[in-house]
Amino acid sequence: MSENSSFQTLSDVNPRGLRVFVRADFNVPMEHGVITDDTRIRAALPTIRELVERGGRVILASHLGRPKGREDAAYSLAPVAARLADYLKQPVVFSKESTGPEAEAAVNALREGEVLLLENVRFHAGEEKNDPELAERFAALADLYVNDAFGAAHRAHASTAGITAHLRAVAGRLMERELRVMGAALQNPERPFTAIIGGAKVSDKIKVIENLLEKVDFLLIGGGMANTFLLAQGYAVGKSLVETDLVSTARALIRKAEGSGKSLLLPTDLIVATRFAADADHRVAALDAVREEEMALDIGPETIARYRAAVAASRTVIWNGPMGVFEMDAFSHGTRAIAQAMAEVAGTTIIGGGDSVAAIEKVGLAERMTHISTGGGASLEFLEGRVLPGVESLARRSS
Ligand SMILES: Nc1ncnc2c1ncn2[C@@H]1O[C@H](COP(=O)(O)OP(=O)(O)O)[C@@H](O)[C@H]1O
Ligand SMILES: O=C(OP(=O)(O)O)[C@H](O)COP(=O)(O)O
Repeated sequence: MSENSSFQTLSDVNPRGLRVFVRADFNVPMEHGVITDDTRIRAALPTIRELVERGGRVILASHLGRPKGREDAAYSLAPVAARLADYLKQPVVFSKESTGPEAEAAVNALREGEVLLLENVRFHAGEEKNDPELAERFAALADLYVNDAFGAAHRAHASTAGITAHLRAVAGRLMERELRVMGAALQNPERPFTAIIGGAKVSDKIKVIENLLEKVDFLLIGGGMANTFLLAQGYAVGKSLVETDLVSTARALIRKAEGSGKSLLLPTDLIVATRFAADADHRVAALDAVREEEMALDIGPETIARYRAAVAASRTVIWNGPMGVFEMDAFSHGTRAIAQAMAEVAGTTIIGGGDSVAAIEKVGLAERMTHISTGGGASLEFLEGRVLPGVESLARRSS
């Protein structure tokens, strides 16, 4: 097993009476101070509820946005405290400071089962620099550290990594689940194992493709990134989004797949339009029939049928990145079809964060997936096969 699977969890500790510093990822979208999607808050509730029930004195910490190391009211976590209190059905004290006397006083006032939320840790310039002195000040507030911030686990920051130099560090339930479900899929998948990779650019996901190609039985490529592969196969793709500097890389990946007996599936037809617009005229085009003035904005019906068949035959499926410009209805069919096919899989289905989560929610099939990651960048780095700094610094299980 890899390092990722040998960490300690809440099950390894007795939090009763302890001051427990819980690093969560409450980096939720907000408009004018109103939370527009609280998925990440809900995802952290199991850990918080468990610590409350087991008598911990719960100190919650998170970043919100990128306030550049300065206090900025627009990035205050105060609205998150209110939302947490609604869900937990108990008060959540909010401390306007995340270190120093005010934070210490708030922590000292906490009794067993009570909850405190600290202000945005990125109001300190030292947070993103993983400043040891700031890490020590966070650690001074607590007796135990719980990392439940999978979405920020790819960051080596003071509250996600540095703090573990001073406190025993275990994974929260969300972190544990993210690592267990995705780790099991990567290390010991039920086969056939299929990965579907889409989205805008090959450059963002080249390492993911390389790593997954070693592990999967089928790798399905869609979205804008497929165009670079089609170019590598010698097709003209008109005005489609392409990364010409990656054509040779794409060609090498196609060859690698051929040589290793893996099935790398690429589109065999496309939905093309002459404008990048929701109301653009569009048509189905074979690969050799894309005109100079056209751009590919979705996979075509034949491709959908082939991809659906591959997914239907699979026992483990990981998906990252839409198959087309799913935000526009006319170009959302490929993405919808993949979501539908995944919903019907009798096995493990994992959505690897980012836009694919928005896509799966848009089609109302989120409940039908085994796991939807709360991390975009973090899940990508995990799928690249990297050990995330926030995971690396967790206490090792001895057995
Ligand atoms: N054929 C295409 N041409 C241009 N953009 C595309 C195409 N297919 C998908 N996209 C866009 O890619 C974006 C998502 O890409 P990306 O950020 O890489 O995915 P994720 O967030 O899931 O990792 C979406 O906004 C989508 O509209
Ligand atoms: O929202 C996040 O990343 P994501 O959009 O890649 O999932 C995390 O909270 C990390 O935030 P950051 O990219 O500002 O470090």
